[in-house]
Amino acid sequence: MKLAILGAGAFGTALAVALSANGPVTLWGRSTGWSRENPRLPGVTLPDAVTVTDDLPRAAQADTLLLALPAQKLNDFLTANARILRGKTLISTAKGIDLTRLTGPSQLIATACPDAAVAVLTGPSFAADIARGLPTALTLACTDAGRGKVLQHALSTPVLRLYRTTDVTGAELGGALKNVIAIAAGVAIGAGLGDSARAAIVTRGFAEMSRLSARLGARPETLAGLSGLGDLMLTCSSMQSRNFRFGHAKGARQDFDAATTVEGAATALAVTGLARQMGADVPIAAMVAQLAQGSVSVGDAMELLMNRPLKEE
Ligand SMILES: NC(=O)C1=CN([C@@H]2O[C@H](COP(=O)(O)OP(=O)(O)OC[C@H]3O[C@@H](n4cnc5c(N)ncnc54)[C@H](O)[C@@H]3O)[C@@H](O)[C@H]2O)C=CC1
Ligand SMILES: O=C(CO)COP(=O)(O)O
Repeated sequence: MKLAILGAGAFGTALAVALSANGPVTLWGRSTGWSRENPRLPGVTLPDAVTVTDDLPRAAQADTLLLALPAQKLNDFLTANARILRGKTLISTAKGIDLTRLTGPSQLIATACPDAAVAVLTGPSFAADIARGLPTALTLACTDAGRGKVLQHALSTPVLRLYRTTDVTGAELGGALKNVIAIAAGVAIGAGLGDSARAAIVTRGFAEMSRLSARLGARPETLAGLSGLGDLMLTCSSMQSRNFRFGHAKGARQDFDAATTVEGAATALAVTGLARQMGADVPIAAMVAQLAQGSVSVGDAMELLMNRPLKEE
């Protein structure tokens, strides 16, 4: 299997480092002025087995391409490069829902590149941890079980352990929705509301994730696995998470660098649209969408959530 990673941000670079343990990897980025250390992943020197290029047709000579671009950028990239990507195995690592089309990355790929094989790689994993070789477990989702097994083996390393599933919908929804809940958890901590409030948000957030995902055809066990609950735990509990930090800054009324990739902000808006279509109740995501747009204050958001009608768990 010849492997390339498209997108040389923090995660694409970390994956290149980790997967180079199995053989040569090409890493494509649109601006690769740096040589062996990517400023998006400081302190990590690329191994010799990683070739960095800004030549997309050259990178796409590989048969298996991992897409490590932000969710809201993916569709334009796919449509602009559909001819180059034809017939490839395309594995998305983006954790978000496209705001315009209200679909996850796998559906974007299937629409833009109908003859490509589609898979999703997701789960609890900070780029910096993976790049340092710290032990990590991920989910590889592919509706074609045989192809999924081949990819699982090809992309596992001694410190990167992949579990597989055929539930692509569940795997990618878990990764997208946890970012929204992580923003809410960050707001609670940043505003000084305490760990009990965070636990409430994480638990009720998981209920919300599970409810919407079920309506969209996901399997409950996928949501309870690495790509759902596992990533929710990680992202809601660590200042390494950009989504958590974004929420934390909002809660603490501090500035936040607008250039940082925060998938949960746009995804919260997409989730409210999807939930409306599916008749699902997503109060936390709706509040995050309003907070991200600045249409509600942190104080009002918490009050509105607490004063909803009392209900059964
Ligand atoms: N950083 C992390 O720890 C993890 C990130 N992810 C996911 O991976 C995806 C990418 O995130 P990061 O690499 O962390 O973000 P990043 O902000 O570090 O990098 C994004 C990269 O995408 C590139 N890019 C943006 N638009 C592009 C376009 N139209 N064409 C080509 N390149 C473009 C940027 O130049 C940049 O290099 C996100 O969906 C994120 O949720 C998943 C697991 C862990
Ligand atoms: O997806 C991640 C960890 O699994 C990274 O989270 P952030 O995008 O919030 O940094």
